[in-house]
Amino acid sequence: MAPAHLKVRGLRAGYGPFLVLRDVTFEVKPGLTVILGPNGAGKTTLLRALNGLIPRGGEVLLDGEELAEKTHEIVRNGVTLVPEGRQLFPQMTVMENLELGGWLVPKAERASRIERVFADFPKLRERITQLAGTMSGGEQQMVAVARAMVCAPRLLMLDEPSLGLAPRMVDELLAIARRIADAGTTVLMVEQNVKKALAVADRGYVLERGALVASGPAKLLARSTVIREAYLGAASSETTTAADAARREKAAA
Ligand SMILES: Nc1ncnc2c1ncn2[C@@H]1O[C@H](COP(=O)(O)OP(=O)(O)OP(=O)(O)O)[C@@H](O)[C@H]1O
Repeated sequence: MAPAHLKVRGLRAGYGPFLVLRDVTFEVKPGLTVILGPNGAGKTTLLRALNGLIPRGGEVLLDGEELAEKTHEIVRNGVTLVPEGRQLFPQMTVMENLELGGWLVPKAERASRIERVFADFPKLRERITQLAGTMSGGEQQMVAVARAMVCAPRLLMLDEPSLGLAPRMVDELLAIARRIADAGTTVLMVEQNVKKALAVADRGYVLERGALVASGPAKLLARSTVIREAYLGAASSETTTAADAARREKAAA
């Protein structure tokens, strides 16, 4: 089956009368798309709305068909979310957590799905009897992603997979996201780790105060003024322009 393509038009979502997202239009093409933005911009709200955890308005089309509104139907449509903070069952083993990920999958098929997931996460196979709560943050995040993959999603949504992890684990988790996208599952990821996220993503969007303010291919976005100034600690636009002009002059001389 071809990788999923999500089109979102005029998305509205919030909490009771408090509207966080007002009119958000974007698309998630096959590959890896990242959503960046400051704290409180509405990134988690966006994923929660797409996953049916909060009501949404506007149009959400998955390969041209309106996405279901209830979470379990959305999972059946092929969309799975790995929430922020992983939300594993700490008193259960790795295997039990993976089995719970496949609660919608017929039992006979579940075992073969889990077997397939172990092929992608060989480190977890050695840990099947370990209690999830005793694992490191990075290992737990890996279990959370593996659990989502048991649902065999066509679109996988990751909410800040690198949150609180050591730099080496951040690299590993982002590499896993990349591998999943390359293997044919469309990935939509929210990340605070701007530089590393743009290095592995195909495309990106920047969300600020509930609205998209920039978008484009990840490589171009990484070089854009909006990203460099707000997120990568570059100098202000005036100095950047002046420095660029000086460099150009020097090169031309
Ligand atoms: N359950 C809730 N009830 C009411 N308001 C909420 C709730 N969850 C989030 N909000 C508010 O919605 C806005 C967007 O929050 P959201 O968590 O989507 O931002 P975010 O971009 O994911 O930020 P962060 O990076 O800090 O997770 C914030 O103003 C937040 O206070």
